[in-house]
Amino acid sequence: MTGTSPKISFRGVHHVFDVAGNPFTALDEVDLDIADGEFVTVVGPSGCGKSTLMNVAAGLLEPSGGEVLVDGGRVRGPSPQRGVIFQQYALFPWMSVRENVEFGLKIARMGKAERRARAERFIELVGLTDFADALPKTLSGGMKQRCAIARAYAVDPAVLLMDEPFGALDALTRVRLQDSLLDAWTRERRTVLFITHDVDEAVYLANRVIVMAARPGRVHRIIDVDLPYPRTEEIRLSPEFAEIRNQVWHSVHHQPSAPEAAPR
Ligand SMILES: Nc1ncnc2c1ncn2[C@@H]1O[C@H](COP(=O)(O)OP(=O)(O)OP(=O)(O)O)[C@@H](O)[C@H]1O
Repeated sequence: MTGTSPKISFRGVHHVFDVAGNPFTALDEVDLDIADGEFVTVVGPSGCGKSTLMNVAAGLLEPSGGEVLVDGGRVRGPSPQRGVIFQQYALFPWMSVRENVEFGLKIARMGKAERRARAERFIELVGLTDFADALPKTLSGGMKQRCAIARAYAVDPAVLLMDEPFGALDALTRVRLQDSLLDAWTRERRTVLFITHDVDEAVYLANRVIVMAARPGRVHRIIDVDLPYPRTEEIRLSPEFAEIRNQVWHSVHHQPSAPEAAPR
């Protein structure tokens, strides 16, 4: 991290859900700074609060305590400044790829010609130029998610928040989408916070991996991925990658207080 102020800052973020009248601590005092242009992934056992963390950052959930700052401003609700991509594609089914990508620009009252040009640029960025006029129902899952990425990018958000965006895709498509996303990120640098269940995906994409622990949900360990970009198949198959993957795997699967690791 440099001396400049962080792009995203979680400060003492705490969240308690009411579960059948009982308090349940989903996030316990999360402190985390993410620098401008970083690609940070979050992994951890099921129920450790990854989506809760994302929802707080997106402004979809107000935390019980603490705050999230983006560019120094407190997150108080959803904003186009933060592009959010979920596992479900969330495209408008009656709109073409182009219209879906243009939608946020239309809301922002951008003129038609500029909107069209901008949409073209981001459709090209995700490799969907030949499908710009297609409806979502005619696209594969991977293509729908490319469209969602183009749509999020088009409104020029300060940060991209991605919650298991490739979770519904088959393994091969997933690997392709990882490369597309990294390619887009290299060409159009944004700060990315990306949640995944997949340890390989977490390491392949990130310059830092946040490993969370459950009960209560918290940051367990932060692992730097000291591998160069662009990430390639050679890197994916390298001993250096395997070593970092093993570290992350170990810290996800061997957490003393995680329910999975509890003595029987
Ligand atoms: N609206 C809610 N009301 C009550 N409890 C909730 C609510 N949302 C989440 N929880 C609980 O909070 C904890 C954290 O949930 P969260 O979805 O953030 O975890 P996660 O790490 O994203 O899980 P997964 O990997 O399984 O998607 C879980 O135990 C979950 O049951």
